[in-house]
Amino acid sequence: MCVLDQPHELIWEIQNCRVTPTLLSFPAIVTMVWITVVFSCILVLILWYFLSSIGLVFNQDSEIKNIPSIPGLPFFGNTFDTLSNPHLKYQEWCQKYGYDIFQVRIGTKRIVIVNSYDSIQKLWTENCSSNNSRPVLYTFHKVLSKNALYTIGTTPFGQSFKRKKKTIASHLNYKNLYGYNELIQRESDLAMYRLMRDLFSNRCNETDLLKFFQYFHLQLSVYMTYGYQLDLDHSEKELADEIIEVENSIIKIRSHTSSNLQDYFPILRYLNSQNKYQKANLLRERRQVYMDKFMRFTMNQMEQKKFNEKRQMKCGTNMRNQQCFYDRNMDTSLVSHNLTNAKLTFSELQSICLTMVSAGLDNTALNLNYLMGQFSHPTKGPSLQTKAVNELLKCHGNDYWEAWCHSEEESNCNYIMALIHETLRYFTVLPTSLPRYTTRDIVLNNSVVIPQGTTLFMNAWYGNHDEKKFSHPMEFDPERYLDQEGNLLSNEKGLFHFSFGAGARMCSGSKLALKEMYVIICKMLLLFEIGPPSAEEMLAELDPNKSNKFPTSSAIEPRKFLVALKPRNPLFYQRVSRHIQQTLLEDYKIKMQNK
Ligand code: HEM
Repeated sequence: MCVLDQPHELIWEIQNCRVTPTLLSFPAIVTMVWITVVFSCILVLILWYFLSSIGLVFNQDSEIKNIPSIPGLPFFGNTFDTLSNPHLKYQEWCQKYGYDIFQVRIGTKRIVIVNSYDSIQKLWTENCSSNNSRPVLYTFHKVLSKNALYTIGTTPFGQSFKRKKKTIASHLNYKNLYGYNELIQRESDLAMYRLMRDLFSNRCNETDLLKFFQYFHLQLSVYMTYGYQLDLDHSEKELADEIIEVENSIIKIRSHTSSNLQDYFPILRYLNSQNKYQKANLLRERRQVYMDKFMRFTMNQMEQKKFNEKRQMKCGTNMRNQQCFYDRNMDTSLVSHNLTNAKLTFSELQSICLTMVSAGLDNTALNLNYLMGQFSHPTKGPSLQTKAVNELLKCHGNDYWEAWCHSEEESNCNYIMALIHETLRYFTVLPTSLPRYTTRDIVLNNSVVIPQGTTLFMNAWYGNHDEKKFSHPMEFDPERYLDQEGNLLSNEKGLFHFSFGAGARMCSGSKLALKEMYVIICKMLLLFEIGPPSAEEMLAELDPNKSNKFPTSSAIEPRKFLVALKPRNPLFYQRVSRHIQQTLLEDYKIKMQNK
C-alpha cells in the first residue's frame, strides 16, 4: 500500500504503532524535515528576540560606514571562518578582496582588522593616542580576573593604567636594566650549568629546550620583581612548573580570538558556562597562591632589613658586607623599591608584579626555542651557526672567554641582534598581537572614520610577512636587518617588525626580552653545536603555522621537538663548567640554605 493514498489510516497506524516510520515515503520525510527546520528557525528567532529584549544577548554592533565588510553568515557573521589560525584567514581576505583594512563581525561584535605593514604603522603609530585602550573581554575580565587583578597588557586606558605603565617602563628601561647586568650574567651562567649537568646525568645529548628557557626567564623575572630566588635544583622545581602551567593555561583562556565564543555570543555565558568558568576560577586560585607567597616573602625581607638596620645602629657594625650577592640585589627589586616610594595602590603593585611574572614567560621562551629549531636544521642550520659564532667572536677578538663574559651587553654583536629580530619577525609568536580599543575617533585619509569605542585587531603576522616591506618574507634571513657594512639597520628607517606591537601600548618588556635572548643565544652558541635529533619526526618544523599546536589560541606554540647538543669547543666547555662551580655555586647554595 502506498502510504500517501490513505493518510488517515497511516496516522491511525502510526499512533497505534502498527507501522514503523520507515514506511514513510521519501517526499513525506523531506516535507516533515522542512517543516521541522522552518519551525525551529522561527522558534530560534523568537527566542533570540526575547533574550535580547531582556538583555541576555546583546544587539549586534552596527556596521561601520565606509570600511569594507567581509561577507558572513546571518547571526554568526565571520565567526566560523576565524576560529582557527585567524591571521591566515585575514591575510587571505586581504588578498582576495584587495582591502588592507576591513571589518568583520564575530558574533555580536564588529572588529576592524588592519593588515599590511603600512596600514598597521599608520594606525598604530600615527594614531597612538586614539587607539590606546584594550577591550573588556567577558572571560578574561569578568571571570578570570574577578578580583580585578589584570595584567598591564589587559588593563583598559585610564589613570590607574598610566601609573602602572609608568612604573613598569621605568623598571624595564635601558638604564635600570643595565643595573641588572650582573644578575643576568649570573642567572644565565647558572642556567647553562644546569643544562650541562642535565645532559651529562641523562647521558643523552638530545633535549627539548623550551622548559629550560622558561625556567631561565621565570627565575630572572621573579628575582627582579620580588628579590626571590627560586630554588630550581630542589624544592621549587614543582613551583616553577606550576607557574608555567597556570600562566600558559590562562593565556589560552584569555585569548581574544573568536575561539572564546562566549566573549562574542553573550548567550553562551548562560549555556555551557559551568565547566569553563570552574576552570578559570581554579586557575585564578592557583595563581593567587604563588603571588601571595612571593609578596609575603618580600614583605618579610623588608621587615627583617629594618630590624637589622636598627641592630646595626645599636652595635655599630656593618652587616652589609656579610650579605651575599642575592641579598644585596634584593633592594633593587620592583616590589621593595615601590613599597618604600609608594605612589601606587597595593592592587596596582600586585598587577605590575603579575605582569612581570606572566608576560614574556611563554613569548621569550618560545622565540628562543624557535631559533634553536632553525639552528638544528640539517640544511641551513650549520651555516647559520657558523656565521653567528664567527661574527660573535669577531666582536671579542676571537676569544671565547671574552665573548662569554660580555654576553649580557646586547649591543655588542650586530649579527646576533639581527638573528633575534629575524626570529621575532619570522615566527611572530602573537600573530594577532593584543587587541586595541579606540578612545577617540580615528580619521583615515580625511574620509573614513573609525569611531571611538571600536575594537581593532592588528594582523601582525601579515605585517611581518608583507612582501612590500620584506622581500621573500617566508625566508629566514637575518641579514635583512643589516646594511652592507654589517651594521644593524636603524630603527628610524621604519619599524623592524610588529612582534612587540607598536605605538602607545607597545610591549613594555621588549628591552628585557632582547637582553635575555641575546645572552642565551650567545651562550648556547659558544657552548654547543646544535644539531638535528636522531628521530626524524622530532625535528623542528620551521613553518610556524604548520607546527602550531593550538591554532585556536592567540599565541603560536609549536609542537615539541628535540635538538642534539654537543660541545663546540671541549676545552672551553670545561673551563665554563669549572668557572661556574668555583665562583657561583657557593653563593647560590648559601642563599638557598638561608631561605
Ligand atoms: C619575546 C618576548 C615578548 C613578546 C614577543 C611580547 C609581545 C607583546 C605584544 C605583541 C604586546 C602588545 C603590544 C601592543 O598592543 O601594541 C605586549 C604587551 C606587553 N608586554 Fe610584551 N612581549 C614579550 C616579552 C615581554 C616581557 C619580558 C615583559 C615584561 C616582563 C613584557 C611586558 C609587556 C607589557 C607590560 C605589555 C602591555 C603594554 C601595554 O598594554 O601598554 N613583555 N607584548
